Formats: sequence, structure tokens, C-alpha cells
Amino acid sequence: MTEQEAKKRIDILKEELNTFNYEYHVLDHPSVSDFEYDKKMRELKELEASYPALVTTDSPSQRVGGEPLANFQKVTHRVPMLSLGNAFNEEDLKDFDRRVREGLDVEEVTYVCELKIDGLAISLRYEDGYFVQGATRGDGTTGEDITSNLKTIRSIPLRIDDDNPIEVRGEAYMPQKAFVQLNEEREQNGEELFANPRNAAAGSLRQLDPKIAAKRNLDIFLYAVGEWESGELETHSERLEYLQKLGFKTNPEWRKANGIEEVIEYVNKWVEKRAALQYDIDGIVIKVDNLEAQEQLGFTAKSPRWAIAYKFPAEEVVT
Ligand SMILES: NC(=O)c1cnc(N)c2cc(Br)sc12
Repeated sequence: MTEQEAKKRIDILKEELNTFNYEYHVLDHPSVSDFEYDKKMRELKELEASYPALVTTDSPSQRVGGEPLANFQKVTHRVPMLSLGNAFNEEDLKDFDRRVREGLDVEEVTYVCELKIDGLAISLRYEDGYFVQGATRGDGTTGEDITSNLKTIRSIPLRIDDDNPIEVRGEAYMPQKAFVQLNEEREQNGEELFANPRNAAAGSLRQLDPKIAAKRNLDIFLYAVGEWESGELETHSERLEYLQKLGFKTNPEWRKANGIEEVIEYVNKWVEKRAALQYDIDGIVIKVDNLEAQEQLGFTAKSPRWAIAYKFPAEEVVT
């Protein structure tokens, strides 16, 4: 086989494997068997071993990186990562809504309600359509470069169909099933157990060896943007739809709410339904949907005036 023929075959295999990966990990709707997937991955790795110059950063064979890092480099976020004010009851939510309506001088506001994922806030940077850097939130301005660990999360696309520099933010988390399995393994090995899926996700993403992170079955939901050079949209809900169109995993439970009464309805629904989820949530995030209105409201010293986190009461720990 000539190098040109090898490149053609490698491009086909990359396209197929990245698509199978998207179907399995983002859509939860695989179109091929694991056997079929593994066979094509083996062929890709053999071709890349014969033609190392043809290995590219978006190749699915590159998800589990090379050698362990000595340490994590610091990353300065071009756009600071948010922290949210909290609401603990309906009164707090009504106060928030009152401040927003007064700030915008309107009678009623359209909000977006989203589940507050109990994981680790993450920022993903794409340039020319390639995943180039992933970082932790850190203190909101400076985080740690954990690109090699984030590449092991199969639902993170290595390539997207938008060549503008964009940053997408979300929450990396460990599904409850993965958490139980991990602690069972640790118990058998006499290792210290993780207290909860959030700590397990944080501990996994802080591993210097990506091969360990790759085994932790982490996942991610994306829900916001940082630096954004792509076409401007009018609302946050349109952004969520665009992120999904780009191939990012967004949480399917987000809903628009017309006025605070619909927000309260959504919150009360999830106080009941949260136990049925396969991942931990610790509240609901409520955002003003219109982006111009967000701009108009701006920020306090610490957090946006156009969003709030309703925190669920801490669950009683059954001992
Ligand atoms: N959907 C969201 O906006 C969202 C979900 N889950 C979270 N843990 C957080 C945290 C911030 Br800050 S926003 C947000």
C-alpha cells in the first residue's frame, strides 16, 4: 500500500470511528457492535504504526495519551469562568426574579432552567475545528491544563464543524454506576474509597497519567461558552441547540420557563425526580434566556445578575 492509499484509508477509518463514538457516547444509540468498532480501531492503529507521519490530533487512536505528565500547566481563562449566587427557597427565587424584572424594566422574563450537575467545571478550547486545550475552572481566572485527561472522555469531540476559535464550558462528572464500580474495585484493592461521584471525578481528572483517567468512565455535559468567535446567537437556548448541533453532549432536561412561576414548577418537579437520574445533581441553574438582557444586567463583584443556582437541601446521609 502506498502512503497516499494509507492516508485515504486512515481518513475513512477516522471518520467512521469518530462517528461510531458520537453515536455511542453522545446519542447513546450505537450503530455498530463493539466487535466491529474494535476491529476498525485495530486497523487504524496498525496503519498509523506503519505510517507515523499520518497520525493526527483528532485520530480516535490518540484519545488515551502517552506518558504521564510531571505536573499540570497553568491556564489563564480568556473569559473568566462563572460562579453563581444561590437561592435556597421560593422566596429567594422570587427576589431574584424581582431584581431581574426591575433591572430590565419588564413585566415578565423568559428563563432557561438546567440541572446543576454535581461534578467539576471544565473549559474546552477549539481552534480550526480541533480540540486543542481543556482546563479546570480553578479560581475562575486560572485553571490547570488537563487536556490529556479530557481527551479520554469519549463524549468530547476531537473535531467540530466550526473553524472559529471557541471555548465551550461544562461539567465533567462520574455517573453513579461508574462510581459504585470504582469504589468496589478500590475496596477489593484495600484502597481508600471516594466519598461521592464528585470527588471521584475530581480525583480522576487530577491524575497525571491519562491511562488512569481513561479507565474512570467519566462523562461531561456542556452548557455555556467562553471566548466565542462564532456567529452571535440571540438566546442561551439557541446556544445550547448550536452546541448540540456541533456534536457536544448537552443535558436533555433543560427547559425554557416563562416567568418565575414556571421556574418554581420546574424546580419542584426535579426535587422529586432527581433520584431517578443516573448522575448526581445538587440543584437547578436558572438563567435569563435573552443574551442582550444578560449583557444589560451584567455582574456583581462575584457573579452574574442574570443567573442563579437553586440549591437542593443536602440529602440526609443514611448511615
Ligand atoms: N447548566 C448550567 O449552567 C450548569 C450546570 N451544572 C453546573 N454545575 C453549573 C455550574 C455553573 Br457556575 S453553571 C452550571
